[in-house]
Amino acid sequence: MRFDVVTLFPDFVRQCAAVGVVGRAQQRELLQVETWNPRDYATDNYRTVDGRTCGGGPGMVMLIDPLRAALKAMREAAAEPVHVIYLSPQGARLTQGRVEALAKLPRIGLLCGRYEGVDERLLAHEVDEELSIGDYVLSGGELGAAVIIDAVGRLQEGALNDAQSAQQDSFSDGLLDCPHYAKPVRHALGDVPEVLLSGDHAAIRRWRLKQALGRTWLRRPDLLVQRALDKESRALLEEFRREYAQ
Ligand SMILES: CC(C)(C)c1cccc(C(=O)NCC2(NC(=O)c3cccc4nocc34)CCCC2)c1
Repeated sequence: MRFDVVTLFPDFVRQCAAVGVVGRAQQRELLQVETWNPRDYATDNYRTVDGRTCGGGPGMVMLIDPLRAALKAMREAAAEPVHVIYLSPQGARLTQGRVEALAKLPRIGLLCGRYEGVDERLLAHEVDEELSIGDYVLSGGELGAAVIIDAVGRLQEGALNDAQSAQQDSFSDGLLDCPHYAKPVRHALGDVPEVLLSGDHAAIRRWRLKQALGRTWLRRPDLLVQRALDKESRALLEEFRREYAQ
């Protein structure tokens, strides 16, 4: 997988991709993150990348030509076709399902807006998809790009070790996570639940599933709606709800 990020802040994006699972995947050449700064493609003496918004009013808009030149250089830098995503509040909300689909592509271009955004004509001609990481005001699209690089990058074959893959599987079965504990077993803040110390792996699996189901029901019932529950899960959730109601 190759990510090409068009951004006015390349260092920020590179730093995000340099640490942890994604950083290691880059070192092992399981994925590549390249950055393209529109300012390097601005042709005037002041390296202008923004312009006053037409129609008046506050704020600036990213100009077409520096972005277009950066995108052209990006497309020419590698053979595979690029799926270009504009990170935007107007985009479809990013989901794990979309992440898993994106992880199958050979190349992804990530266009990051700044100021008030990007000239609409550039978006109409150069962008395949708009995605949003959430409903809040941000200063730029770079955090969205970093989210996609992390979520998609960690799914690349070989990026995760067996333990991490197992964890990823449990995370992405669509439920919230069960509670986690480490040593010490006894602590002023409370004790680790006995079942986790029992060595009874079937009981531990059931307890974790029940906790994940119960917490999802309590905190994110919307996630439960999307997920068909098998017989065991329905029974465990019922048990949780009975205990919770008492
Ligand atoms: C969502 C809502 C609060 C209603 C709203 C309405 C109008 C504008 C903005 C806003 O934040 N505009 C500023 C910019 N925002 C983002 O790029 C951005 C924001 C959010 C999620 C994202 N996912 O990717 C990129 C994202 C756009 C140009 C520079 C940054 C936010």
